Amino acid sequence: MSDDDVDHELLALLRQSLGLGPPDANAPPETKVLDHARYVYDNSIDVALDMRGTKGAAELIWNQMQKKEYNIKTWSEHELHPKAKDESTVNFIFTMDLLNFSFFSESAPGEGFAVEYKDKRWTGYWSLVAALQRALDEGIPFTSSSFWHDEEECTEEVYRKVFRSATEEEIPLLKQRIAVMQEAAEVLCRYFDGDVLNLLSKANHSAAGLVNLLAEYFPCFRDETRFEGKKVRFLKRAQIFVADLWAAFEGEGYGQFNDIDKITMFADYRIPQVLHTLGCMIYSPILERTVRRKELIASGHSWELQIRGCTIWCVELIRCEIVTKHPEAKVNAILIDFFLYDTMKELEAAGHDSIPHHRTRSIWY
Ligand SMILES: Nc1nc2c(c(CN[C@H]3C=C[C@H](O)[C@@H]3O)cn2[C@@H]2O[C@H](COP(=O)(O)O)[C@@H](O)[C@H]2O)c(=O)[nH]1
Repeated sequence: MSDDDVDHELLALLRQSLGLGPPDANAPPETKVLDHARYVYDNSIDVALDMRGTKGAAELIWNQMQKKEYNIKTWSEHELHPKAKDESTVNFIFTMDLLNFSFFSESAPGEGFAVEYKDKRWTGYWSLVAALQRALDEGIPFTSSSFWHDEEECTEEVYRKVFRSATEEEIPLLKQRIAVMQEAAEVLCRYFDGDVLNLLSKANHSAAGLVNLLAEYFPCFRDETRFEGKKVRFLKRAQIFVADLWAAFEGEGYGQFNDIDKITMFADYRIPQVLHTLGCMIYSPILERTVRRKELIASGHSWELQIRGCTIWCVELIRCEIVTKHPEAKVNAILIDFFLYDTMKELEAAGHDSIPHHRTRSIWY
């Protein structure tokens, strides 16, 4: 009997003893990510949060967000992000967040995977966005799932052309990226008539519902594992897909969600780095040494899960601190997360990244 069965079993017994009926099938959907992050935080010994640092960071983040007028519109202002408020942008974001993982390179600076587009070399997350925009400019319908589903048309050569590098290094995990797209095309075709819009309408404007649908139907979005004997869900790419939709459509149309504040920050490898830099998060000496030496940490290792879970919980504490001190603040975990990612990239560009990001290679983030 799995851990979850025991949970359901115990829950049923408890409800019965309390004279409660079965759980309400119409209860609003929950992702459980924040509960699981709290569980990881409460059981972490190699990662800790500094309350003074977190309070200080909250004030700094709030002031900077106000100063830079950082809001939901900022997403579309990024030069590579799609601007059209229509289905093409839904398909773009779905394709992008299927592949939004693991861009870091171990090559020397300037020799890692990079995409040449609009007379610039793009790396990291932006290399993915640039590759997709370049493919569309070159007449390759790479954001259409019906194209990926036709493996005669969307051959390995097409993938290699779309992700061709401006350096000798190819995009990390190319084979896994192809497998993820073929899996997603098959799932969309089998359950959603090949159309991402059907996935959205099934979620009926619930952010948590859409996250749960992605985790239920698409194994490549099912970012969950076990920590200290309990199943924990981080669902990073499922959540950032919902968040990117919400931001791109400015909370309207395909981006309209009635429970968007249920989305947590996205447990990637950049936000832990900036939270450590801001003095919010602390690593044990041996973990800090591993991170500073840029040594690989296996996907699913306790250290990795502690970093991811504590990061989610830390951003929640920052969010709570901001809205408590500034009740008028229109911020949620998404905007704080987006802001922290962009800030980390600015710090990195200025050479102020005081600690490297952790190195875990996976399709989850
Ligand atoms: N938590 C979080 N993780 C994010 C992003 C983004 C980009 N979001 C854009 C949309 C709105 C924002 O304003 C950003 O402009 C990428 N990533 C993750 O980082 C890693 C890539 O890092 P690097 O190799 O250095 O580019 C990889 O795991 C990728 O999945 C974010 O926002 N939040």
